[in-house]
Amino acid sequence: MVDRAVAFCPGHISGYFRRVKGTSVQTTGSIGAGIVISAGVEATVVPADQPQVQVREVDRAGSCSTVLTASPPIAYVMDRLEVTAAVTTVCTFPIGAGFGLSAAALLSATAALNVLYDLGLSTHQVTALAHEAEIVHQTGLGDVAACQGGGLVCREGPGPDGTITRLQDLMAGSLCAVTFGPLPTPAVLKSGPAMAAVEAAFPARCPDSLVDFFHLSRQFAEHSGLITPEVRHALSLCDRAGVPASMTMLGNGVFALGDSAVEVLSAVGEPFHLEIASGGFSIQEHVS
Ligand SMILES: Nc1ncnc2c1ncn2[C@@H]1O[C@H](COP(=O)(O)OP(=O)(O)O)[C@@H](O)[C@H]1O
Ligand SMILES: CC(C)(COP(=O)(O)O)[C@@H](O)C(=O)O
Repeated sequence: MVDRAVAFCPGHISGYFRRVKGTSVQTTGSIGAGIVISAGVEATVVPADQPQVQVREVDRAGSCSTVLTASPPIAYVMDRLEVTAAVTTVCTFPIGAGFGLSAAALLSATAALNVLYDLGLSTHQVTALAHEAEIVHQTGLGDVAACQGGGLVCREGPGPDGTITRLQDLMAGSLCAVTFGPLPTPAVLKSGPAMAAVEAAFPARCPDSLVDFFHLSRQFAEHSGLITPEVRHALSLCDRAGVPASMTMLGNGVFALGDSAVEVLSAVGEPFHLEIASGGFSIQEHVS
């Protein structure tokens, strides 16, 4: 019997996406491209008589605060697994800002629950359940599939079994992002007009480099109708400085590439330094 299990999953910044409705949850999701980032979610699970979730964010000063005391997608996973546990998730990036933290929370929590109760789920089954929870709650479409591994990810088919190509060992230089506040993913995914504009803006190819990814993502953002005034201003500053930049999907924020990106975005916020993750979710420890 394991007394505690801990798992980690990286986050994901989606550059462009298009929803795909399949004949099942596992063939429903999105296609598109994004970068898996090393900042994500650590989930710690311990046995409990009732399902409980504490969602914690660690700010730049290192202080940890509870930002949510419930997470319907994680509660859904416990219900589907027919287990009860006290789940605590910790992240260092803000939730709802387009860093794919809902998916990261689901993958890390599901992987940890699997170990805690020795459920014998395969990695594929853990991923499938996390993806199901995202689709059912409309908290994301393709992040779970992306976070099965690291790198610059292009998803050409929906769901965890869709065709995925990853560019690794990218000479990334420095990557950073600023956020101007949350953009509730479910609200956008539930909007017919928004999703029609997203579909029309979708660039139907994979990027062949990081710079190409920024180019395709920016084209998508410009045609998606999703750019907010704060994002527009930040993108204009980046354009003037010759810094490749685009909008974090779905978040009210900007991510940018290059050594001068931090300086440029510092004019509009406090940039988060981004590292491209080399791998996907993993078990950190389990204590018997
Ligand atoms: N770190 C987390 N831990 C637990 N649940 C989370 C976490 N992040 C998101 N969620 C769940 O997913 C829902 C939607 O989050 P979302 O806006 O998609 O965040 P993001 O854009 O970072 O993926 C939240 O209301 C919450 O229920
Ligand atoms: C862009 C989005 C639909 C949502 O991403 P997030 O807001 O980070 O959950 C993503 O899941 C994708 O399919 O690309």
